[in-house]
Amino acid sequence: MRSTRCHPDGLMLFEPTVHEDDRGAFFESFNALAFAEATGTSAYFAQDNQSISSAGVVRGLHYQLPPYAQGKLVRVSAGRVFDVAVDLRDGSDTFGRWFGVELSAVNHLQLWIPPGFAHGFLALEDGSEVLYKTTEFWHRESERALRWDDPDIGIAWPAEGLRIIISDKDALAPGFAELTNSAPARLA
Ligand SMILES: Cc1cn([C@H]2C[C@H](O)[C@@H](COP(=O)(O)OP(=O)(O)O[C@H]3O[C@H](C)C(=O)[C@H](O)[C@H]3O)O2)c(=O)[nH]c1=O
Repeated sequence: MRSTRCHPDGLMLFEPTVHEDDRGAFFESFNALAFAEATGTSAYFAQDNQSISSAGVVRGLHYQLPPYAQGKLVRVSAGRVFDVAVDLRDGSDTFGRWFGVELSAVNHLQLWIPPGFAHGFLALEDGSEVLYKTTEFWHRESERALRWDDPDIGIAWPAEGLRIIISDKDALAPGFAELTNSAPARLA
């Protein structure tokens, strides 16, 4: 399992070693020791989540307020998505900065997103399956959303030629300016 630090600091990309033979392939999709050694954090996860999305679906940007803030380890088992994290950590020098990467069933890449980031993705193919571990349980009351296409964050979504499909909840999500103007100044 190779790991690469990303920016904003704290984000990390994992690439498993894929063992191929005449039957197909095998790889460790999660290893608690490798994860803990690479991230310096415990490998405790409360939930495994899975969503299936058609091409053009945007899920997010979502996060949970403390004490229910979730770290997420995200991978794709079918199709491909553009996965995005936005830094909303209290006191962060990169507050509001985003990072995006294509995760796919072909590249096997996994993105570690520590607590304090908003998370979302754009499905680039029909039937894209996203699997992710979360460090905290889902807590509906502390769930918050941020507009996926907010100009102040300026995520460069590779949406060319895709018809965007979002939930009613995400269609009503506040923008970054609205969010940061409301107390507290730091969101997660
Ligand atoms: C998150 C969650 C949702 N639900 C229920 C609530 C709804 O009845 C249904 C769909 O929920 P939602 O529309 O919030 O699903 P997504 O839009 O995929 O939300 C996720 O999108 C982005 C990408 C994330 O990182 C979050 O984990 C999560 O917010 O599943 C549960 O039962 N458990 C859960 O942990």
